Amino acid sequence: MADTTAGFDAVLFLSFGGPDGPEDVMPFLENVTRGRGVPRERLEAVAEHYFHFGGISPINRLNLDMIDALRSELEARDRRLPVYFGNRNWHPMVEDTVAEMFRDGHRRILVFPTSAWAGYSGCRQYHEDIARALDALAHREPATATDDPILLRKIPQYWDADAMIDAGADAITRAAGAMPAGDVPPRLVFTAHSVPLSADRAAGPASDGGGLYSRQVYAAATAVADRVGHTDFDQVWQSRSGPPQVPWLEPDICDHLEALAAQGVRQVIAYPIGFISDHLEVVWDLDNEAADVAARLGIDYVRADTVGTDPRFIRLIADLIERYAEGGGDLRAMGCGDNGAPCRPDCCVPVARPSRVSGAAS
Ligand SMILES: CC1=C(CCC(=O)O)c2cc3nc(cc4[nH]c(cc5[nH]c(cc1n2)c(C)c5CCC(=O)O)c(CCC(=O)O)c4C)C(CCC(=O)O)=C3C
Ligand SMILES: [Fe+2]
Repeated sequence: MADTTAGFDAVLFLSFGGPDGPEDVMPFLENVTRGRGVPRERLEAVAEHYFHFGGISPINRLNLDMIDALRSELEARDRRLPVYFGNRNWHPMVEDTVAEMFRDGHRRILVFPTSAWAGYSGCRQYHEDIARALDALAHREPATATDDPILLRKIPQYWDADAMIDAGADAITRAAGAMPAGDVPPRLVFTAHSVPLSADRAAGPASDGGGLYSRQVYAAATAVADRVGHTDFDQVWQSRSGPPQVPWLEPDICDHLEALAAQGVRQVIAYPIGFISDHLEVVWDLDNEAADVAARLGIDYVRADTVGTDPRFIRLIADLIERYAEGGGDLRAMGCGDNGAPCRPDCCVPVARPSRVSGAAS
């Protein structure tokens, strides 16, 4: 059994990954969608989004910037924990990073995931990444089994942290400042990545019918809206994929803009609450697609900043690391787990039809 009181000696910043050039785009997309039944046409369409930006996803640069800021923050706090970077779908791959950490002598590793949420894509899949990296390590370094055992502990979901709510509220206030003056306050629209309904239903307490991801997103949106004094807001979803006959969380942001225009709404602030940085889903799906739809409908549209740009977010990451680094923190907290073990039963472990959900989000 892992010693839960021992201090941690390194941090793994674990993210999604993205292509660094045009030749990376298709292999990256194949990694993302391996075994998931995403239609070829969807892959080709998404590849075009990446090609629009020279085949380079902004996500790697943004993560490296966040890691730089985090290193400075830890340094300022006199926490001498090295921060390593690894991804699920592109280089540096998590398997390589964990092997490097092992070779550097690290055996107690805290994992910070760049998703704040529950659910298969937002939480459980990060546990799978950790398990896969450990599996690869056991093959590359057979001594791991007998040696000083390695421990990777994933920090739990942080969507409800004050820093997330405050940073979101301020981003919306800045967006409102950039909006031309109107007769009525702009409509507030929160957006997050859609997931298949079956995947959403399969995470969270069975007594609540699952839906932990969508309920967290809605609760976070409510808290942010409250902070900016809006009693009214809309929760929408974006970037759906998968075959059209499979139901996903709705409404889609672009369909919703049409509905708002039909109701006479003239101004919209879109806040991407589901993402921590301005990666491709934000700069393409929101800043191009949704912005074009809004322009066609004659709606003034401002997309609010993600939390990645806010120093409070970096301090939050450092706070979480400090809390868990000395063996503190609540190990029963949602999404927390060691060495890729599944979350506790009412977190992201499938609660219904496990055979359909495990390993496939669509
Ligand atoms: C909930 C959620 C988050 C938020 C939590 C988190 O942040 O982890 C998220 C983040 C991201 N999704 C990203 C990119 C993609 N997601 C895809 C596909 C999918 N996402 C899904 C869900 C989520 N995704 C799902 C259910 C699929 C269907 C296939 C599958 O189950 O895997 C595909 C395949 C093509 C397509 O189907 O669109 C791509 C390229 C990038 C990187 C962007 C960049 O390069 O800057 C990021 C941060
Ligand atoms: Fe979880």
